[in-house]
Amino acid sequence: MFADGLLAGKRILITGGGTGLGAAMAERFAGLGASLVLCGRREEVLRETGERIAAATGARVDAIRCDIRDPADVDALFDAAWAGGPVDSLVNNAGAIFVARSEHLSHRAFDAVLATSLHGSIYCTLAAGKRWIAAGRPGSVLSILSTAAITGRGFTVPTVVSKTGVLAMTKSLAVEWASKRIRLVAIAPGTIPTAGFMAKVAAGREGEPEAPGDNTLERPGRPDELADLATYLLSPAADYINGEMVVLDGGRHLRNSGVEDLLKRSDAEWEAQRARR
Ligand SMILES: CCCCCCCCCCC/C=C/C(=O)SCCNC(=O)CCNC(=O)[C@H](O)C(C)(C)COP(=O)(O)OP(=O)(O)OC[C@H]1O[C@@H](n2cnc3c(N)ncnc32)[C@H](O)[C@@H]1OP(=O)(O)O
Ligand SMILES: NC(=O)C1=CN([C@@H]2O[C@H](COP(=O)(O)OP(=O)(O)OC[C@H]3O[C@@H](n4cnc5c(N)ncnc54)[C@H](OP(=O)(O)O)[C@@H]3O)[C@@H](O)[C@H]2O)C=CC1
Repeated sequence: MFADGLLAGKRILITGGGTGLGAAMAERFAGLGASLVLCGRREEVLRETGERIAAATGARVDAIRCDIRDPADVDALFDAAWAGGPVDSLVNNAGAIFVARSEHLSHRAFDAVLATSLHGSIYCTLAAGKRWIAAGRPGSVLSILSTAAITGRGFTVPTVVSKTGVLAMTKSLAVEWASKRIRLVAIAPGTIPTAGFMAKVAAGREGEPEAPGDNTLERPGRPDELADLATYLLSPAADYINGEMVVLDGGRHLRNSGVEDLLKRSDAEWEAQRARR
């Protein structure tokens, strides 16, 4: 679909690049010539993914353990990444979610999600932006958000607050940093049944990650479809797109936000969900 070598010479840092959508983007970018920096908390997972992608594509893949909730860890990540050559693009992909009744969330539960999905994304964006501006280099930031940033969604409030906050950051910095040649864009995926999604969102619904007919195309999305859109948004072909969030959800948010399914749950189903955590 894309020209060979479309991303040759680009160095792309992907948070949460060891699994799911992050790993799918990593594989696609590397196949198109990019070198990669993958980060996450689990070193073994990162190493396995990095080695698999390097062997399949010949790309340079640096796997660096980092907990993006910790600003000192994030600075160390960016220093280590830059030591291997300047990074051209950051993908804010790492995120966290609970499906729970909001009245059952403690302040620590709220903080646990915001720390990764909101604060971590902001720490990484600032770490990249400061380095690009100091070096006079252009850069781009792609954040993986959610259609809930448009619709809102009950029972996943900490994640929705985080994604909406990162969308606000995207629009704001797209304007503030445009003169520095730094571009910020986002993708709002609908349902893409990764292992993380199945464990955290659809546990107990393995055969049916969303209700039939939830989206106009009557099927969930695929990681490779997200990787294609991410490639386009980070490529020179998208140089005129700034501050925008592109929806990839088979038209789902035009029908419902996902909350309708959750509103139908019984007390017993909520208790079972709570017990599984
Ligand atoms: C089929 C159903 C259709 C529903 C349709 C809805 C559509 C949804 C669309 C979703 C879009 C987004 C999807 C995704 O994001 S998929 C990616 C998911 N991946 C991850 O979340 C991976 C990262 N996750 C984590 O790192 C951790 O799970 C997390 C940070 C979230 C928590 O880890 P941590 O170790 O920090 O947490 P603790 O166990 O220490 O707990 C901290 C406090 O949080 C409370 N807690 C934990 N789980 C729950 C829960 N399920 N419900 C309520 N509260 C919870 C825990 O009790 C701690 O609080 P206290 O100390 O006060 O007890
Ligand atoms: N799949 C879907 O349907 C949808 C996904 N999204 C978003 O897409 C993104 C990827 O999700 P998906 O691939 O499905 O799920 P995963 O659970 O596979 O992705 C989460 C990744 O983030 C990493 N991560 C989590 N916390 C941290 C942290 N504190 N520091 C560093 N890395 C961390 C995890 O690695 P480790 O545990 O090793 O740290 C993991 O690699 C998320 O932001 C999610 O909200 C949005 C809408 C729908």
